[in-house]
Amino acid sequence: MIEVEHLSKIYGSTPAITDVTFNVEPGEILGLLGPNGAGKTTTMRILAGYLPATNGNARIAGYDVHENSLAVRQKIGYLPETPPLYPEMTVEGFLHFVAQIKGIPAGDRHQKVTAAIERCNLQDKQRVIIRKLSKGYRQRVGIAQAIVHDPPAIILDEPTVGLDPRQIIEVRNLIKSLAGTHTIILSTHILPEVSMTCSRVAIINRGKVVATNTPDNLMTQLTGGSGYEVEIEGEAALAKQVLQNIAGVSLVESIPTAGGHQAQANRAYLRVISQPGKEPGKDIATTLVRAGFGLHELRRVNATLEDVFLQLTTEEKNLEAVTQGETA
Ligand SMILES: Nc1ncnc2c1ncn2[C@@H]1O[C@H](COP(=O)(O)OP(=O)(O)OP(=O)(O)O)[C@@H](O)[C@H]1O
Repeated sequence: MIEVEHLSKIYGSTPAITDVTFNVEPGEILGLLGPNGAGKTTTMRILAGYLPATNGNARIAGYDVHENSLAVRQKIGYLPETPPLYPEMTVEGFLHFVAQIKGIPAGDRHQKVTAAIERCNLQDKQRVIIRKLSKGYRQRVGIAQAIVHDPPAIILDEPTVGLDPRQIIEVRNLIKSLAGTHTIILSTHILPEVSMTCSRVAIINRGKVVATNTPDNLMTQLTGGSGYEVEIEGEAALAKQVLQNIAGVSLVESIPTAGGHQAQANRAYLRVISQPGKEPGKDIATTLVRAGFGLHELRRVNATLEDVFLQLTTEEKNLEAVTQGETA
């Protein structure tokens, strides 16, 4: 449904995205996950037909986003980072206006607006002026304006940013309810968002897609699904240096405590992520003891998506290995 091939965008001399390639299958929710400045908004604006790419191409429902941008706009609903709302209009009035500019015939508008209001659970607010709505409700109006013409594809730029925890859950549930009948791309820099909402994730860092897979497969593919938690007596920074040099170790990071125990003075707690298929547990124990650290605990733990993300976005050396293992 959404095909992105070798897309690049250069602003002046700054490359914002480089050779971005991914696909989104019909009915899927793909999360575009990356830190600030990674190139998520740039990618989404190109897909929405608001920004020309410097190189590469993208198609939505078979239409090239650049050559057929009008047809593409009929096929997508787009929610930019700041929803384009008219604060002095009522919810209903605004959605009628959007339906009109999106070319919905007058006879169909009422039905389409009512359907979008119901879908986004805005029935109680339809006659309220947008200015008076909470941020969570405004975001729902933003999503309602994106789906009012019932497009097959929806592009949502950071849809839960700035919402409180309850509003985040509501908006996530709304997005999930749209999957299946719609193909969705959402961008986020929040990790739990992708595991909770998305069926697949494309991790983007410094303008490049460094991995694409399901959240579960990414963890298995990149970490072998395993890591270790270590509790030692000694300097965390020194222990990190020692551990980082062990064959089969890909990432070492400090953690507040291990195994849910109370953190103790003079102790350091570390998480060690192994390379796919490697089990460096024995070497971790021997190396730490030989280096004079008091080893209190070494436990195998399952890696989290956060580990994968850190691994991908903090360590240049891992990018090569990951791209080779990429399945998309
Ligand atoms: N109009 C512009 N002119 C010049 N550089 C830009 C422009 N827009 C974005 N950039 C740069 O391109 C890179 C990617 O920006 P982009 O907004 O796409 O990232 P993002 O992942 O959406 O980040 P955020 O989550 O902070 O919005 C950044 O380095 C940014 O500074």
